[in-house]
Amino acid sequence: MPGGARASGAQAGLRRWLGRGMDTHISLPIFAAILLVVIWVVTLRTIANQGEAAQQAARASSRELIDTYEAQLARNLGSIDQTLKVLKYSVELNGASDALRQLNRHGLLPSGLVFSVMVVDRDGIVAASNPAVRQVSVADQPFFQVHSASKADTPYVSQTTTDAANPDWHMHFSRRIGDRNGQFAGVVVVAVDPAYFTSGYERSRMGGHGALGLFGSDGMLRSLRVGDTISWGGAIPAALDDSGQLAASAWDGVRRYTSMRPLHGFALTALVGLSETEQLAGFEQRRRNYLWLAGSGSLALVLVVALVCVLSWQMTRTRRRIRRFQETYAAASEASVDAFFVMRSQFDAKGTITDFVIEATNTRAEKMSGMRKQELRGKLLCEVMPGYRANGMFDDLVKVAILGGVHEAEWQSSHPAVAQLWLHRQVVPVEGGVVAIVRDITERKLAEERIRHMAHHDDLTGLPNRSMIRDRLDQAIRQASRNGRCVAVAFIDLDGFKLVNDGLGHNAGDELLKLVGMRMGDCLRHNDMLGRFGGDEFVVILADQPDDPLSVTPVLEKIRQAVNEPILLDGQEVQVGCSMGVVMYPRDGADPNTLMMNADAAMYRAKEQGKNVFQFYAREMNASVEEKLVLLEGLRNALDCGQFSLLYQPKVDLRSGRIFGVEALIRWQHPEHGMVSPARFIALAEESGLIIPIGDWVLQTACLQARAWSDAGLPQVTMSVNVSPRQFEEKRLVERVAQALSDSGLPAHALEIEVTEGIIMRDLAQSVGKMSELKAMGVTLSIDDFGTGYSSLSALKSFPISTLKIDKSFVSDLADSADDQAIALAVISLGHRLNLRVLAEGVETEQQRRFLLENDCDEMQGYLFSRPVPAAEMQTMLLAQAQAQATLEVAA
Ligand SMILES: Nc1nc2c(ncn2[C@@H]2O[C@H](COP(=O)(O)O[C@H]3[C@@H](O)[C@H](n4cnc5c(=O)[nH]c(N)nc54)O[C@@H]3COP(=O)(O)O)[C@@H](O)[C@H]2O)c(=O)[nH]1
Repeated sequence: MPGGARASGAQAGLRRWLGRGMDTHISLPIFAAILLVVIWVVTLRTIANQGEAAQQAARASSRELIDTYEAQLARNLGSIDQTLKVLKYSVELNGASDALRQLNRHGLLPSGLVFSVMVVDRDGIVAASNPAVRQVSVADQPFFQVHSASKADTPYVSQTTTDAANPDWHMHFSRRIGDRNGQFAGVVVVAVDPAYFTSGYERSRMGGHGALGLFGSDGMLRSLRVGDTISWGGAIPAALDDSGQLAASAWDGVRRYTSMRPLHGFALTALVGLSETEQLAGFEQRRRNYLWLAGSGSLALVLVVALVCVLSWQMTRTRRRIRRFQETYAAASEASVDAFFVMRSQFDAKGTITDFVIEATNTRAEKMSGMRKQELRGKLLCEVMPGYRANGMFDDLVKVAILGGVHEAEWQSSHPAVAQLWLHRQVVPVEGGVVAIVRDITERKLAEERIRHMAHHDDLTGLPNRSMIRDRLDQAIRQASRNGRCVAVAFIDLDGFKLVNDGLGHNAGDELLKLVGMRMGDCLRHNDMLGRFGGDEFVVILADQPDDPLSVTPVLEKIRQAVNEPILLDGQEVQVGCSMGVVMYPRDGADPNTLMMNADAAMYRAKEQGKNVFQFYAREMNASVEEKLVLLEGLRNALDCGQFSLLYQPKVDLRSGRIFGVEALIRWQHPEHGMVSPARFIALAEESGLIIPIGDWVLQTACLQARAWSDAGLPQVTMSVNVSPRQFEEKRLVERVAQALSDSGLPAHALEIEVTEGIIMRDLAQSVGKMSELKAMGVTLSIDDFGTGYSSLSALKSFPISTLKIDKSFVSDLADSADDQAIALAVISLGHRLNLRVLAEGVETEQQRRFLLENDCDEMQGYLFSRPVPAAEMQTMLLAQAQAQATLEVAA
């Protein structure tokens, strides 16, 4: 494939591919996939952001709460420590027993509902308490042991515990009491309910699983509130900062945003934990919402896209199918020899079709309209074909557009682009208009015209033929009958045509017929008619004549003279005549058949009268025609009925006078008409085809006879048999000759076939071929009637013949006619130059014989020596000759 073609192919492929990409069912899923990615990226990103924000908020909340909780604890612990300090001061100042009373009196003791206070002496015995308790020993309590063992003046915070002095769970906050010397004097203790430290738990902020707690530097929980549950004890393993980190709480494993903050002045740390689940519940809800929205949106998108894709795919398929149909239709219509006009009806306000607008056409339509497709499109039909209303086409189109159906018509175009062309239109309805398919049928019309012409005219001369002659005669008769006039009909047969045709060949014969036809035609008036009836027969119809046969004689004479004019054919001047039989309507017949039959009979009479004349019809003429028919009928049975016989005419050597051969001549013994001459029936047999079986019979009989003479001990003579044109042209002639020879046992060299020049010249190549075949068999050939035909001398050289027979017409006047003498001499000389023997026919007189002998003619045949005689007589002659010969030889 060339590079350019490949590139344009690739471009077309790319265009097709891009075009496909534009299809909704392909582009939409791509777009939808992108949209889905965007939706999910945005959704997940939003979720991630919101999750992060929610976590940060939770962490911030946790930090905020630890701040608040620290402040609260600072206040609570400050108040407790203050109480401890006041109590310590008071005990150190007033003694253990009065200290509480004094403080209580001054309202400096906290409510016993919140705190219980206790003063423990140096022995660990509760010296005073509020509310009052039994004097029990708390020496085993850690706070006592810590303070009694250390001089540090720092507050001590115990585990959450119960003891004998206070069975409720509580925490001990304690300080050391010193005496004036600083020695250990006891301990002041504030016991606090652990719930006190988590009372700031706000459910609204901390949820049901938020944690608020306090634990010591020993890692042990002093108080922990989770929802409504308060607990203590247990260790806090991880030490976290106050940033609200997410960690699993040690006491219940729940993940919380946890913040821890050590408290100033006490070995305590505050703890705030916000449940991750609760803190992120809002976000989780939103996350689910987002996911649901994105999921359901995606699903809806996928479903919608799938639905649209299916519809689009179906529409694309439909569109493609339509496009393919349109392309196929366009390609087909482009390739079509027909022009297509797709037209839309145009209506007026009343809904009547006023015209048609051309919407689409093909290339052929361009040629037919002389306008380009672009110009045609949108044009009103009346603009393209101004005459289409006048010629009825508009009405036809309207009828189809309104009523449907198919309209077809043929018309001869007057449009300038296709003027004179014959067109065929087929109009079919379509939605909103019509489609007209227009075809150029000029060729068909011309062919039809040609066929019509051929059916009524003679191919060779172009003249009306037999059927048209009859039609025209019929017309002329009807017209004459109406007008009270006459019609003259001349049946014309050329004289001498056969000679030209046989001698110069068919082409020359055809040329002659054409020339003669033209000459005759030139003699006629406009309303007369000349036709060729067949062969060399012509018919002239002279219409509208008066009832006087003499009125037509001038034109008939003119025709005769025109035909008689010499004609130059193939460089040879020939001359033909014509015999005319003339009839007049109505006197010689009332119908074409009768008139033609009578004209034919008159023509035959003209022939009999010596040819080249015209003969008006007379009733008695029909007798000869009837006679011919009777003769033909008899000829059909003659062979079967054994009515044929052969006569034999001797052929004599001019110099020795010896019979060297005989010519077989047929005779017909008719049961009613007596002996019928071959001159009368051979042509009839030839015409009817009966010559083939008759000729076969002659060949067989002659060969048998020759063989019989030979068998009878007579010297061998050559048997000459005439072969007619039809016989010679018959395919199996050579076979038939061979058959006759083999049937009779006659040697081939004893048989001679006589053919005329005319026969050979009909088809020279085939004739020479056939003659060569016969010669190859050993059969000799002679040319009969030499001099009457038109053998070309160069052709004569190629004939495989042995003898030329000078026609008897040149012999009969040999004594008186210098012309005939010249011809005879020329033939003799020619024959000799071609190494042929020359035989003169029809020698009747001694003068003729002498002339021929003196001029070196070789052989003769004629009444002078013998008429044709029956076989027995011929046998006697041959026997006599043989005996005379024998006598001579004995004498010698
Ligand atoms: N195809 C066939 N044609 C045949 C056959 N037999 C005869 N013919 C042809 O018929 C034509 C008339 O023949 P016919 O009447 O027999 O006349 C022949 C002779 O009788 C006649 N002739 C012979 N000598 C003379 C004479 O001195 N004067 C004179 N006026 N006539 C004479 O000539 C005829 C022979 O002519 P040709 O054949 O040219 O030698 C005739 O054309 C025959 O050929 C047949 O069997 N088949």
